[in-house]
Amino acid sequence: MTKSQVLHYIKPSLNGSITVPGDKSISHRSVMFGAIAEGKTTVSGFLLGEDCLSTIDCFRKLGVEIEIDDTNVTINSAGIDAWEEPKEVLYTGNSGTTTRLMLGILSGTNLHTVMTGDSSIGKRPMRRVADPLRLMGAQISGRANGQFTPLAIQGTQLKAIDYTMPVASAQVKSAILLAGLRTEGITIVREKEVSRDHTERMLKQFGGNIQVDNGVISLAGGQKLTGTHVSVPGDISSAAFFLVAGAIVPNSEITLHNVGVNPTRAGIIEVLKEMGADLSIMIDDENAAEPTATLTIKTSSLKATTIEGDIIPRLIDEIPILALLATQADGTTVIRNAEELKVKETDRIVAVVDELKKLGAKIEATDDGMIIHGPSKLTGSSLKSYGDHRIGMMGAISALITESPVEIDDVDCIAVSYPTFFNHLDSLIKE
Ligand SMILES: O=C(O)C1=C[C@@H](OP(=O)(O)O)[C@@H](O)[C@H](O)C1
Ligand SMILES: C=C(OP(=O)(O)O)C(=O)O
Repeated sequence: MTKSQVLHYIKPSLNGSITVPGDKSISHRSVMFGAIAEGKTTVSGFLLGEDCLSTIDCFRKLGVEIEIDDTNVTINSAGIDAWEEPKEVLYTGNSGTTTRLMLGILSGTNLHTVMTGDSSIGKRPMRRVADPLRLMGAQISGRANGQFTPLAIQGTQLKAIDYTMPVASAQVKSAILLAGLRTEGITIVREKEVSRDHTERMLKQFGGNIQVDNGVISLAGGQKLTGTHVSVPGDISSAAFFLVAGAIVPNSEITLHNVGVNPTRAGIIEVLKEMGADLSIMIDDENAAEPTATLTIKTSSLKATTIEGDIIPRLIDEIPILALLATQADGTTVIRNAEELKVKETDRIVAVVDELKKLGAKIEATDDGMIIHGPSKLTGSSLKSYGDHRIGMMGAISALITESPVEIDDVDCIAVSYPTFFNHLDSLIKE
């Protein structure tokens, strides 16, 4: 049974400060690299979201020793060649990142593995990863010729490829690069649009070599990685919900500490500024492996914008909450080139448009995005989350600006990326 929730706030304002939990993308990678590397890896600020716990669970089944102490995680590994062939199926839950990156990692081991996830994962395309990996020699089978889970992988010796990315996807790029570590040649990935570069940055932290030059990423196989310390910054994709809440709820001022502002992730900051949001940014340490900042947002008078082109991969997960923001902005906001939204946890174009329409928003779906006419006064309704954490959180934030209650059918899914979401929301609300 999933839990529904009725949210009703009477003329709330949001005030105070929070530290959002660790970045999901970086938390996954810290465990993956810690397991591949030899020696001890310590991680601080790890996200205890269900997706990242799925990653830990998979590596434990491969015989890697992993301890969790609050948000500190310790990984002890004798390296990728010491992993054991798992007796059980590796369960990746709701996590596309786990499934796709693991596919790249497992292809170059000497193990036979089977991976599966939940019903949402069972619908998400895997050929985008399996196809380039097969060019490297990977032996992958699955439903619809490897398009859908369950996937079986017979690990083998891989060869390097030179691959031009057909979609802007950090998961595809990362799977190829991680497989590239198990080849004898130079693997090259060419990106037309820059996607998040956490894999490239973290590889260097573990003592690896990788060159990035104008969208061309090159990596030599056979590199030895050594355990290290990883400090995970707060997740800007989680911060996004409170950045938008602070901007649209009257009389609000919210400070968010330790937010990761890696430029390949921080597209939302550019959009907020473009829309006229009252946002201040204090960078902590620009030279950190992953830069962080303190962000302060105040209630803002907003104008519409167009979100398109190469900024899309840098804010793809923030589009649901940006759509809610656009309902409160003056004018017509157009979001285009965002067809990737259709293959996330759910079809996020359909989900966002249908749910915001129920609240009275003037929004229409297009083939590759949506058009939103604002500002409009939203009224409470019964919403669906589609089991998608980001749609659930969008619904919860909408309740802050509706006079009547908002009911959301399933809020449990929010724990996928932000288990403390409602604690943080409650701590900021002053009614
Ligand atoms: O590499 C990653 O950690 C992620 C990449 C993005 O997916 P795509 O690679 O499918 O764009 C993003 O939507 C996802 O939440 C996390
Ligand atoms: C798309 C997402 O994650 P994943 O692809 O890892 O399931 C997300 O967190 O919004």
